[in-house]
Amino acid sequence: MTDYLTIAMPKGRIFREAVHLLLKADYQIPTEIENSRKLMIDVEREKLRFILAKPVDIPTYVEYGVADVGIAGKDVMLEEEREVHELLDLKISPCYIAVAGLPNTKINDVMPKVATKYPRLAAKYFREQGEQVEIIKLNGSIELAPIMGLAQRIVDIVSTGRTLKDNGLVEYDHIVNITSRLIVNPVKYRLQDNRINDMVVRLNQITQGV
Ligand SMILES: Nc1ncnc2c1ncn2[C@@H]1O[C@H](COP(=O)(O)OP(=O)(O)OP(=O)(O)O)[C@@H](O)[C@H]1O
Ligand SMILES: O=P(O)(O)OC[C@H]1O[C@H](OP(=O)(O)OP(=O)(O)O)[C@H](O)[C@@H]1O
Repeated sequence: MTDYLTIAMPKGRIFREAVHLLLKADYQIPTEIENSRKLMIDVEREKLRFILAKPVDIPTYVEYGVADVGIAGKDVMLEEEREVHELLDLKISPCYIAVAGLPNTKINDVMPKVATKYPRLAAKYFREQGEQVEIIKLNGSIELAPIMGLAQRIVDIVSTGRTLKDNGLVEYDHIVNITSRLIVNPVKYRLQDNRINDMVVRLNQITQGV
């Protein structure tokens, strides 16, 4: 089974775009893969093994080497700080991370609260701003926090801006642009696997044209 190249794919919003990218790069992948509930799928004719995991866990599978390569959002890479090597910006699933909150609210507290799914990234940002904050880790519906008075600010993903708008929040700062990346286990990268190099070349051709 060692002749299979294992690729860790994030379930959810990145998955469909990632599959389309691989199809455009001429990988012969059955389209049923998009609707399957299987978590490990072998595509025999390409000698590719897909493992489907939560987006936040992709760098973990790659760091431990159980997956050779993976596709992960830059947000996850910045938050998880795993020992993986970034090969390519796939330019899919674009969004950005911003600081937001209720309009016209100045932070006066000695230790304002910031709610986020990205505690490390948020802590680093406020440290660099020279601001002391208390980080509150949430796992979703981050925009609720300022409305409910749980936090004065949030650090979260913005894509269309609709969630902020519909919840009466405004952006205070744009922290970093996000797209999905092709990542590789550093040891496997040093071994110069031709299949990985081939994947980079093929995907690069497609992303250059995007
Ligand atoms: N509007 C968006 N909201 C969240 N993530 C987005 C958005 N647009 C692009 N992304 C990218 O998609 C990834 C998250 O995908 P998804 O929303 O499926 O996962 P998740 O909500 O973290 O997962 P789960 O709900 O399974 O815990 C992010 O890491 C980011 O790189
Ligand atoms: O700018 P927009 O296009 O509105 O997208 C941004 C929203 O999408 C994400 O939430 P998600 O849908 O992943 O739900 P969650 O609250 O469970 O994290 C993110 O956390 C924002 O809330």
